[in-house]
Amino acid sequence: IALIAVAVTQNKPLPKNVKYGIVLDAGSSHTNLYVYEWPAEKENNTGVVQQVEVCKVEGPGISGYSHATEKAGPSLAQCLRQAEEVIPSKQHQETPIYLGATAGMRLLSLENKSAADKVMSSVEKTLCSAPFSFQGARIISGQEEGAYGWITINYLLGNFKQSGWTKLLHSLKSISETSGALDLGGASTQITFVPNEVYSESPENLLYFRLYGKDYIVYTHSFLCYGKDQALQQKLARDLQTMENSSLLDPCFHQGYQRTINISELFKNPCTSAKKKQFPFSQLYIQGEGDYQKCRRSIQKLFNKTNCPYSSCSFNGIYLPPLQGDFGAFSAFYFVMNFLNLSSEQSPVPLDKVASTIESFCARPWHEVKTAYHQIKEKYLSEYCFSGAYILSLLENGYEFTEKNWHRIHFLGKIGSSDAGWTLGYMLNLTNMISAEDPAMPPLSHGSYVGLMVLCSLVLVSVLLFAWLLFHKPKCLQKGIV
Ligand SMILES: Nc1ccn([C@@H]2O[C@H](COP(=O)(O)OP(=O)(O)OP(=O)(O)O)[C@@H](O)[C@H]2O)c(=O)n1
Ligand SMILES: [Ca+2]
Repeated sequence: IALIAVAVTQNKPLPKNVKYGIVLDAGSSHTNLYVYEWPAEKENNTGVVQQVEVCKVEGPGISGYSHATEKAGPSLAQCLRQAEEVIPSKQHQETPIYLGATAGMRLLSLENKSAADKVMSSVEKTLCSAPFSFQGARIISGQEEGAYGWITINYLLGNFKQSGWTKLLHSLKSISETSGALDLGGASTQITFVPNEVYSESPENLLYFRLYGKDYIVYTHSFLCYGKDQALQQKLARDLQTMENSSLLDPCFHQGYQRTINISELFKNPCTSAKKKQFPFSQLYIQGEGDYQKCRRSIQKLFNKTNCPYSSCSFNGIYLPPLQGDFGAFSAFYFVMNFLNLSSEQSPVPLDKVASTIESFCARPWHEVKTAYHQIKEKYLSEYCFSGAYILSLLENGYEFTEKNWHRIHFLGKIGSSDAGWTLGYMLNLTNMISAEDPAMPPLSHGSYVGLMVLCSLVLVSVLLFAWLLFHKPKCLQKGIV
């Protein structure tokens, strides 16, 4: 009775002391606001922060406001109000809020620095006037984007968690247990992983971390202009070079699909400006052809594999060490593969099947695709054929994944309740929630310790009882008495 009474009072849930944090991911195609929460007492443990809300900002990404910079900030207002509703009002003031802008703003800074500065001031003004604790709005580098994406997925997958017995096991095996990260955005793409050996050929691609008592040497590279929207722009700019009239038969769009593009707009962008020249027409008329093989050949030209100043390269003379371990592939890698039903973890699809699925999707006429998926936005739907082909080109030709290691890529949208992306890693770092050292923890959890003690006590009592029975047989049990 005493034990039960103690157990009940001991395990009565304590009042939840929760902290919140907000990060805005200002991407090239759109902005997302994430609200995270974690138990205040455990904030330095790994795997305790989780996403409780995501809000998609209406309209384009903030870099899309270069012609009306003062509207960039107000576009975030609706999502900020949503965050105010999720977080209890008495905690608003202590809740940190961060904004990180990625490749869209990197490109705008290159194209028009003053417009980029005005956009950033506009968002800063709006965030400062929100009731939260504003911690900064900045354009993050491609390296940071890669690194924080890697931290996020490994934190969520529990790969940094090393307590008690697992730690001993890991130190015996001394293997790299982290997962690589592949991020495909609209304007840039990142690859980040722990290579097998330390290759110091290209120090600018290496990052050094000490997380929870372990050192990591991480390779990362961000390819600006190789996000899926910019890759399409690059392809169109190339196609234009050899055109005699203004209409283009494009194998990467479905048969029957048509799109018109303004040529001067296309070449304004730093990803295509090198290919700018005079054309006798101002509009480009695209007609879909739906030919996957031809599309792959045309995309392949975006990856320059001819010169490599290192022992091995991905493309465009960029160093890439041999691929190592598993990879989590998220954002557009996931959106596209999930749409094509190629992201299943239960029944992973081999590379040849992936290619044949995309090939037959591309071959479907546009009117049929549109009717079959009428609920999906036309902008997304019309580009899944191109995107599927581009993803395979990037992974196969760019990074040289093969049939053999294809199964090591896991397409993931969420891990638990949190989206895979750079934002969580960014917040963990800026709020100092990742400690460099392993928190001193006893090898057993409290529950296991109590369980073990109870078991030991029972064994001890049984042994004593047994011994007592053996050596002090009560008279009634002794032979002959009965
Ligand atoms: N269900 C969805 C959602 C998005 N997209 C597309 O996926 C691309 C990348 O989206 P995202 O990862 O959100 O890119 P951004 O973060 O906006 O871009 P970046 O990281 O390069 O700044 C965009 O072209 C978008 O149109 C898609 O095809 N299907
Ligand atoms: Ca992104």
